[in-house]
Amino acid sequence: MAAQIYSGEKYASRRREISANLAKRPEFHDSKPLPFMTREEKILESSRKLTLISKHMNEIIDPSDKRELYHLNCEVLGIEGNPMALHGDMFIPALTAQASDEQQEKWLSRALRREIIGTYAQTELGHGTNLRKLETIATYDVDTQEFVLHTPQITALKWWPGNLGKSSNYAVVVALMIIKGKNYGPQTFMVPLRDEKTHQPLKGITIGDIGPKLAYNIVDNGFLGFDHYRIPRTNLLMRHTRVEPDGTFVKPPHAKINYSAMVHVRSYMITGQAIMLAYALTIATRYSSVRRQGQIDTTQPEVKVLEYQTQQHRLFPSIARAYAFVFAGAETVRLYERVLQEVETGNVSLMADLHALTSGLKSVVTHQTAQGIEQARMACGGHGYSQASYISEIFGVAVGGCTYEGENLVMLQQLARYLVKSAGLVQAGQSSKLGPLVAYLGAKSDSTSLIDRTPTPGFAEYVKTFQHIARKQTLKAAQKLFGFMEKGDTREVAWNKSTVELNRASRLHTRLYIVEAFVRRVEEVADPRLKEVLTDLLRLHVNYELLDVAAYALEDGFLSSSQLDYIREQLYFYLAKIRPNAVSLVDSWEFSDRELRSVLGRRDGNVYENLFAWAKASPLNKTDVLPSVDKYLKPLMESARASKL
Ligand SMILES: CC/C=C\C/C=C\C/C=C\C/C=C\C/C=C\C/C=C\CCC(=O)SCCNC(=O)CCNC(=O)[C@H](O)C(C)(C)COP(=O)(O)OP(=O)(O)OC[C@H]1O[C@@H](n2cnc3c(N)ncnc32)[C@H](O)[C@@H]1OP(=O)(O)O
Ligand SMILES: Cc1cc2nc3c(=O)[nH]c(=O)nc-3n(C[C@H](O)[C@H](O)[C@H](O)COP(=O)(O)OP(=O)(O)OC[C@H]3O[C@@H](n4cnc5c(N)ncnc54)[C@H](O)[C@@H]3O)c2cc1C
Repeated sequence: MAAQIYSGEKYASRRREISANLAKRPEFHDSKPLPFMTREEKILESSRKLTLISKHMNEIIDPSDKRELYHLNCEVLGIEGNPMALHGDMFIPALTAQASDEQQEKWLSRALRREIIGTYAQTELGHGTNLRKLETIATYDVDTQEFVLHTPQITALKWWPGNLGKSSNYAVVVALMIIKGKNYGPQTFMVPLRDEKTHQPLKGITIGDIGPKLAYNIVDNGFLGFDHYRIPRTNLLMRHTRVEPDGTFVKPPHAKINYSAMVHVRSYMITGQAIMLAYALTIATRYSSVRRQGQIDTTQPEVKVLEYQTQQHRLFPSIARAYAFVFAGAETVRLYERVLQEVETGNVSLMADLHALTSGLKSVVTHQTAQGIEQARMACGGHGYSQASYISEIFGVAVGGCTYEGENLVMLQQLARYLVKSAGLVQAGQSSKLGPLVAYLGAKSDSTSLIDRTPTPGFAEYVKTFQHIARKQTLKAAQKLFGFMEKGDTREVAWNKSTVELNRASRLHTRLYIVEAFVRRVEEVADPRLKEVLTDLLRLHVNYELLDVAAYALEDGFLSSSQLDYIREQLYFYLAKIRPNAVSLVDSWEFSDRELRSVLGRRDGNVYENLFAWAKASPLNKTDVLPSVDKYLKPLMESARASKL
């Protein structure tokens, strides 16, 4: 099963080898539980481990394999980030996709060798979503052939970029490019921020950390201001866009090619989110098979809480989602790599499809992941609320994905633009022009679903029902938009009046895609035992998801209430059928205890003694009487007692 999850036996077994190798190297392990460390201690500890990784990486992994490096990082550094997180996630991808060969020679090779540390500085105090209104300006000075970077007001301060505050000495900075008074929109520049020897900020640069956040606190998200700060013309990233010495602007082959670092993260983060969801479910499912409370049969001993149907309903549909997300994530990465290669040859035709797909997936997957993790925390009762479970940290890190790389409701609108165009083609009788991701929009619907109307309903009937729902909502929402425009609203105003419905269409389209990705993968499985278990999980998934969106199919009679009852019964049937495999389904992700960092999620199930040991190790328990008691509580009680006398 691990080979299914990790798209092949080769990487699944490499993960095992890497984990086994690390188990023998105590210097790579956390020196104490992360929840007991201050933010400063965590950053120091993470930097220590990062240095070890840099030194010994070649003995443990093939550093050219992104997935091996990712696994090494998960084991050693964990999810709370590290001082070079953005260096790998965005700085290197930005240089790879946007720097010319000459620029790559100069900077990318140094970045890969870790001679310099970089980040991606785009978001500002006043603007994150609306990139066209960023306020940092890069004005071209023809005389000196330099760009002058400037922060004209407080809202123009870069704000949020990861590792900008304290760790990075370079950044790919996004600024509005002005040449001879003309605004050429957001462009990307390579900018030195700190002296390479002293690490002191360079003259003209104001820089620092933005303070603690909900989670992800090992990362020093930062602020950055420029005071008429000069960089050479050749620091504009010039793989696709160019500015000649005389200020002539040479257009890229696609207007949004500079957004590639964002598309990179959106493509990879689907897998990252699936893994975080699986972390939380591993912890909650294992704990639920250790925790005994209450009875189902009063003549029998207390049961494991995993026997309760409510607990199964809380956890198993999310287990199915984690599988669905990891399968969809693998497809997304493949498409991303293909588009990256095609763009190199000047073919930008798939950029819009990739952008639409990743915008939708990023939004739906992060939202459902956060919901699933929160349910996993509640499934652990009181102990879920303790940081010993580590689920609160996983939640905090994962939920950040709803905001970064484009706020979810904004990114759903990006997919909606694509869907509306496609709906326009359908309306114009040009369905043959629809791309493969939206071809279903042009198909004719059956009048009713055949779920429960055939002897053994296959997945095709479910897929058709999801297609019907997504098609109906897309065409309806587009019609609403067109209707407002026909009545005289501008497109923008009409769009704003239709966005809730448009975003619903985007979600339904994306949920259909996720179901289809799951079906595609299960169809490929050859081993009959694996196929049976994955088919059960997929059946749980389609019934659960369909029930969740059934209102759309009930309102036009595509599904009847008796079919809905059938879907419910199927759901309960598969909850019970999956129960014996539940622990194996989470164990199949093969997370080591080191990687999970959870007392509740331990593989050996020895939860209670380890919770007690963990509590005893709390810094508060170093002394029996705290200074706060000596200084305040004792005098308070003493004066209360004295006044009674
Ligand atoms: C195999 C697995 C191995 C290992 C790895 C596994 C997992 C882990 C890996 C990865 C990392 C995971 C986590 C990372 C951790 C931490 C966080 C790190 C970083 C966070 C960083 C950031 O947040 S960076 C800042 C991000 N900011 C944003 O996302 C801003 C959002 N805003 C925008 O993107 C844009 O402003 C916009 C798209 C909303 C609007 O842009 P604009 O105004 O310019 O455009 P229009 O709306 O007018 O649209 C015009 C047309 O352009 C099309 N368009 C827009 N963008 C694109 C694009 N990128 N590509 C193609 N086309 C695009 C748009 O669709 C319009 O087209 P039309 O045809 O409709 O006109
Ligand atoms: C953990 C974390 C890490 C980050 N790392 C980086 C980084 O490394 N580099 C970097 O540059 N940035 C980074 N960011 C910033 C991040 O990318 C932005 O915060 C994000 O893109 C959202 O933009 P915003 O903050 O401007 O939200 P806003 O746009 O202000 O969103 C506020 C609300 O307005 C709504 N809204 C905004 N525009 C529209 C619209 N057109 N239609 C309808 N509703 C709208 C949103 O849906 C939301 O409800 C990070 C953020 C976080 C949380």
